[in-house]
Amino acid sequence: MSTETTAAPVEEVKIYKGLAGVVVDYTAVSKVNPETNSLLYRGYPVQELAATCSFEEVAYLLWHSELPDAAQLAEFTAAERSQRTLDAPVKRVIDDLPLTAHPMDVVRTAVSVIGALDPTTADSSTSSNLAKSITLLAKLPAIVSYDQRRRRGQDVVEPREDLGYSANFLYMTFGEVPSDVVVDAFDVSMILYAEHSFNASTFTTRVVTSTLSDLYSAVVAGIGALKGPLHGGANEAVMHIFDEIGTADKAEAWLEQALAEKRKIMGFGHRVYKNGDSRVPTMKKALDTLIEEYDAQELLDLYVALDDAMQSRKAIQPNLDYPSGPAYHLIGYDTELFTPLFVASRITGWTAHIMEQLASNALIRPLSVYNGVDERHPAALAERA
Ligand SMILES: CC(=O)SCCNC(=O)CCNC(=O)[C@H](O)C(C)(C)COP(=O)(O)OP(=O)(O)OC[C@H]1O[C@@H](n2cnc3c(N)ncnc32)[C@H](O)[C@@H]1OP(=O)(O)O
Ligand SMILES: O=C([O-])CC(=O)C(=O)O
Repeated sequence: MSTETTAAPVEEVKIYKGLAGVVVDYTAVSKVNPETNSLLYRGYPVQELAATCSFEEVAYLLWHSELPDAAQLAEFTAAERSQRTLDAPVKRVIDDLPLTAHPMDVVRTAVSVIGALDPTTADSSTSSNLAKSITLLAKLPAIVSYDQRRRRGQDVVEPREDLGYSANFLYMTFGEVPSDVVVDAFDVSMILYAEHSFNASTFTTRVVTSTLSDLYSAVVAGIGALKGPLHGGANEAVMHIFDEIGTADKAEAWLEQALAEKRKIMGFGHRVYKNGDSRVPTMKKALDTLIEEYDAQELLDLYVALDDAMQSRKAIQPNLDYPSGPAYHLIGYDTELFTPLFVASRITGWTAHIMEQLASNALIRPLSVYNGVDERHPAALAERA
């Protein structure tokens, strides 16, 4: 049998590789504006939210379109605080996973188990999806801290209902409540990571939702998309780069070599922002408070040296993952836990988009141009060479 094949003629169609520049839908959740270098959540500038609100208030805003009043916030935080523990089957599944599993795989698996255990999984009403969103908001810190502690051979720390979201998250991870400076910097990072329109992981959750699948399935898929180093995995990759470079004086030579090897420099560049990421100045300020708190001038020197070298060599600006990676390192997280922290925050944006997609759904199914072999016909097995 001849294995000779001919390529089918390729139609002259404009291909939008990576969907770059393609507008696929409306969203009222957030506005990313590269021209003004701004980011609005439901109309509010994210910098102002970071300066004025807690992460819980921002979660409420993303889900309900308005900031809560005092009574609404009290009801919301009571619901979140009452669900901060993990059920035994979820803990058992995590316990069975090897420590060689990446923490993002652990988070993805744990969310999948929570979905499989929830008798309301198939109920996609807004009220049920809101309830599931609060459950995941409450339980993700428990998953992340459980995994961080088991990797260090430490016992589980049970949650404290008297603490706010970020203070409790850090308490469950490290067994003590850190200073206000640390809690505030962590809370700011949660607010900044919460939402960013049609990024790859959010779009993934919308694709899954568009088939009328359930919220947990969409979130599990979103976690998979976030894990990659071109997206959320970059905060972890930044720290690996810092470890590789070592000290500030080596940054320039390291960058020269990395660019010669055609490596992507993690924590720099963005699909939408080409003149800088709107969130970086706020996160850099939070990082500066941590540098002072932990007396970590050397880390700051390295941060500045790589950024300076990148600006003079490529003029590509840092993205949010660049200051967040070192911030989480200073707070005390192991590097592999950084992207799970992003998940704990982005659950708010993902679920807001899942609910928005459902409210005005159309199956997401783009087209492609076939460029494989021309039409042919199968030979019987015995006749194939
Ligand atoms: C929270 C977030 O998810 S933010 C993004 C986190 N991801 C990273 O930090 C990973 C590193 N950055 C990148 O890989 C890219 O900048 C992306 C994937 C984020 C955006 O990519 P795109 O919009 O597709 O930009 P694109 O790849 O077209 O870049 C344009 C040019 O800049 C270069 N470039 C972009 N980012 C980088 C980088 N970080 N390091 C080196 N070169 C870069 C590209 O190689 C390309 O050069 P070329 O024209 O000579 O081929
Ligand atoms: O918008 C993007 O493509 C990536 C990003 O910054 C985010 O998801 O926060």
